[in-house]
Amino acid sequence: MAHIYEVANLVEYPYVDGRKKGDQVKFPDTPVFQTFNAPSRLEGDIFDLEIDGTIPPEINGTFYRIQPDHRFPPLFEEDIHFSGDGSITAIRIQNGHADFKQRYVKTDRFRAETAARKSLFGKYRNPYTDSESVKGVIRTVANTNITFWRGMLLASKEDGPPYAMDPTTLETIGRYDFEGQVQSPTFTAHPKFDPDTGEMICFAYEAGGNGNDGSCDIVVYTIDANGKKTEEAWYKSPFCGMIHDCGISKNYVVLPLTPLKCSIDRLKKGGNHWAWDPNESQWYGIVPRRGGKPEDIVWLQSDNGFHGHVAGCYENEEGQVVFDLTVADGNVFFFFPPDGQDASTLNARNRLQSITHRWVFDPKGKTGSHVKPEIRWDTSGEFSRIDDRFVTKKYNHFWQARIDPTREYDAAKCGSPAGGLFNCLGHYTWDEKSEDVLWAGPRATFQEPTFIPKDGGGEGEGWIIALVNRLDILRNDIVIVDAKNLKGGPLAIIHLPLKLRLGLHGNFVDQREIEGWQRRREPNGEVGPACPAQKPLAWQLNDFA
Ligand SMILES: C=Cc1ccc(O)c(OC)c1
Ligand SMILES: [Fe+2]
Repeated sequence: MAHIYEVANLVEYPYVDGRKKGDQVKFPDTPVFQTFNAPSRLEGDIFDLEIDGTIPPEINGTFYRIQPDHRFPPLFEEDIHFSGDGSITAIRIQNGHADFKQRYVKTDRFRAETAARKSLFGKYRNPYTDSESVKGVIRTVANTNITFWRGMLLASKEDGPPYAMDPTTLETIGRYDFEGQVQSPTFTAHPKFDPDTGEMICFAYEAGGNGNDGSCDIVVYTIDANGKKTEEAWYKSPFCGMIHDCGISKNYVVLPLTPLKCSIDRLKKGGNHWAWDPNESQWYGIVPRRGGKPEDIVWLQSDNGFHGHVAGCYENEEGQVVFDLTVADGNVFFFFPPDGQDASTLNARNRLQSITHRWVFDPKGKTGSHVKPEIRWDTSGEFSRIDDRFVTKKYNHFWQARIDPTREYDAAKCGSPAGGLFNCLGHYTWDEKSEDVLWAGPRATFQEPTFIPKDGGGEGEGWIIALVNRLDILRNDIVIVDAKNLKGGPLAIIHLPLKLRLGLHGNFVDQREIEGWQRRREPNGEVGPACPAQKPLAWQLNDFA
């Protein structure tokens, strides 16, 4: 007797020569859409999640995190995880309880594809691969970070503008252009918030044209605590490469330029947006935070490397800029190989060393000079985070998802570790050079750690919250750990009765912040409701009017 799943043999594979054929909702048989990273596509709510241990009763707020989660099967069989539609998870924590809410970011792309009930946009940052029906539609999936700004959540991805969402309902308000003040076609997924001034410092690269055409223009903005743009400065980069994260000190912004290069010719041929250049330097652009002019940018270079995320950035007593981030010794984005080469594998990527580098830059240095790191610390990890009250300041503590290949791993039950072998959380201090590590066990990995500060506490006093991927049973848990004592183990494990997807970044927002802004944003409140962008971006008008 045949069993029911043999019917699968009757269904034609939905991709021919790598392209989607027909309208059937059926995802490709590629690792991007399999096992732990199988599409979830869930929007929903769960009241009062199951918990082991005790959530510290002082925690009252919401942990927001974002994941790429393809709404529809992609147009191209080899599509990558980074093209998945942005989906926000909110874990509301109060009085030792936790509630779950998840919603997609309703981008212009999401709305167009929903109307068509299928994918209309093609390859990562290549508009030449899109359906004719969506030319001129903003193509970002807003899937990389979810930050809180003046009473709204901003879902952002570096290839397009941010989208504003309601922090309580997760309803999408719409594309956000800071009441018309920010008109760049792109916007970073890593805006930084100055804890002393309340300013947002943000930037955009590939910002000269439509955002996906290889321009070398960079813009750096400051928005003050009242929402007013106070700085806008334009610069040029030595080539169109990826600038994913940034650092801010009291007086400078540091922009790490990674040697992944865009080529308009390759885009026109339907190829990848990025190609890794193993012969190119890693670069650091340093600009003043105030009054920047195009000629003020200082570009320093070092040996080839791939930038991970920034831990801290501050000025030392000599006025030099201390800048800490992970740098890997090869192409982390194995799906964007050098021109003329085939994509490599996740296994190759898992062999890269990802070391925390401390750079000490002269912000008045000569453009083009070669620099060497002051410290290389083999923390073997990624997703560095700090106590955000210490952004711009000398800090001591940082946390990462750590890769420890010497620990037991149950490959028989888990297969290849989806997303990378982040099997530990690490807590490090610069002053003591201490390492405090928590292992997830042989069948689990972590997603990015987020710091929850304790009221009135000193640096690093508080908790780390992070998703756990249970690779054997295809479920996610959420752990809460004492930030200064990871090896003491979880204080609480929150159990989700489902599997999410591999996510990117998250942030915790205190409930007093959320409610204070909710009052200000009421129709008769002192600020009023968040207002979505009122007019199209310049490239939409110029190219498609
Ligand atoms: C982790 C970095 C990164 C860089 C560019 C992206 O588009 C992205 O999408 C999720 C992630
Ligand atoms: Fe990031």
